[in-house]
Amino acid sequence: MTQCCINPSILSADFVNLEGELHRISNADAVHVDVMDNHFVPNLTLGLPVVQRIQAVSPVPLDAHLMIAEADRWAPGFADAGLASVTFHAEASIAPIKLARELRSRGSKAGMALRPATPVEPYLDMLSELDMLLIMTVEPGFGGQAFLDVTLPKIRRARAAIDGSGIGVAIQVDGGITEETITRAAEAGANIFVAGSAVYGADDPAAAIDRLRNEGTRSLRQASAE
Ligand SMILES: O=C(CO)[C@H](O)[C@H](O)COP(=O)(O)O
Repeated sequence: MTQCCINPSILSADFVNLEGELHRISNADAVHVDVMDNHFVPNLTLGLPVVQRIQAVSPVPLDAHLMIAEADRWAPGFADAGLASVTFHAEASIAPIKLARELRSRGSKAGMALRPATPVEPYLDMLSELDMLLIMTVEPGFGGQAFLDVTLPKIRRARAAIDGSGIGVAIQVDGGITEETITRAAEAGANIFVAGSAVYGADDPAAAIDRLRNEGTRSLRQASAE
């Protein structure tokens, strides 16, 4: 059975007190840092200097999700900063294989993200170049949106291709993950779950992470037994 990871998104955290917010999720597997440039998505968050400060004080590794244009130009700098994993969008990259290799050669895990409407099939041949495939389960740009069930068949097709080829690529889902939707995403084949509102909207974020992990693990166990 693949391991269930819960990566809270700091998009829903209190940006004025980020260090304190990071310590409220110290039982997470990684912290998901949403970098938005107001070009690739209609929202603006933070850039590399702030990400570096987050990395310096975070009790858990960083999982950067770059929702930025010109990924080939900007993503390598995030790997140079020593982040555990750097995910770029396929739609924002001219040469995704080259970029994934570059991220890995600079010491980061390489992730590639797909918008809800982007098919996975054109990228199946390059999955071995990745450590993680991020399938967006909402339109990227904002937290607090509802999970798009229409993305479930894509998750299933990606999982079938990965299992069929024997490569060890994780499938991350991001957007609308709750204790209810995590079950459907895990049964479809995802194993890394990004949750913003469900974690930071809870009175006790650490307890919310534990509940999501229990639910995700239970669903993954059930899926592998079927
Ligand atoms: O990438 C994102 C938006 O583009 C966020 O990570 C995502 O939406 C998480 O927030 P929530 O769990 O509230 O949906």
